[in-house]
Amino acid sequence: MSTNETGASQQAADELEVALADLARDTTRRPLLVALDFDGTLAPLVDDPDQSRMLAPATAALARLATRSDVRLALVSGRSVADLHRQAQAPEGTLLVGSHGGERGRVGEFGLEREPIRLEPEQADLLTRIGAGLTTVARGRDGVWVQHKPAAAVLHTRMAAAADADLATAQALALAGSLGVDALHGKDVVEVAVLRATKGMALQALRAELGSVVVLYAGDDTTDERAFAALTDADVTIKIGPGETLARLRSADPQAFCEQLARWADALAP
Ligand SMILES: O=P(O)(O)OC[C@H]1O[C@H](O[C@H]2O[C@H](CO)[C@@H](O)[C@H](O)[C@H]2O)[C@H](O)[C@@H](O)[C@@H]1O
Repeated sequence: MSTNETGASQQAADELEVALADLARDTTRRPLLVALDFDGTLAPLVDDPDQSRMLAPATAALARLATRSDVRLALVSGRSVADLHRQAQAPEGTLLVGSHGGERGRVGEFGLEREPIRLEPEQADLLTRIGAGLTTVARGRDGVWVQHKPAAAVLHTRMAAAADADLATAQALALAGSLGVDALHGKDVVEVAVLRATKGMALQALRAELGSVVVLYAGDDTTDERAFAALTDADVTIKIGPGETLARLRSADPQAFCEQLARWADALAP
């Protein structure tokens, strides 16, 4: 990292520290919705999504936040709700938003409470065609594989050589275009879904239902930009890692963010 980059990164960390300290002190900004992306925010990115684990400071922060009556906690992920529940091991009471807003659930006393997704016959048929098309794109390419979710299929290219990844990505985007559906192009993934849901729509719905005065949202990927876009200057928006963003604040990586989140959760005014 150059001296300039180190300076910018320290300035961003300082700005986040100040914004979080203000939010911790100011009890008029309650009820507060703390909504957090999972992969790349609370858990570092890894090759195998089944091996993702929440960082220890994130686990501590969530446990602390879940005990507060003036804070609601939500995880907002591209994963299915069942997958998010299994991987995140979030505390009881945590709201779970999966499939980029297409699914909702809650961590209950006896485990996951949720409404399973029910697809219309034509949506189920479209999902089959998406899965088959992406499987054809992945075939014969080392490190390219397809993940099947309740309302989407995802082409993963993280483990592929750059040339293979680029070609497979372009073909997946073209497939979505030919089927007349939107594709989400995230970090080493192209996700093609049969539901028109975004994290932004999900956050707006949650805020209205819960009557939240302020929303704190943190995320790392392109799909999180839809969440940032749905929030206002009175909210606290945090981009994890580098890249263009609509968020007002930044944290360098999941470890730095989770450590800051844990300190903040401890510092919230009683
Ligand atoms: O909204 P998120 O919680 O960030 O979920 C988005 C996608 O996360 C997963 O993929 C990402 O994490 C994987 C594990 O670290 C990584 O291998 C992959 O490259 C990342 O894109 C998940 O597998 C996808 O289904 C989610 O849509």
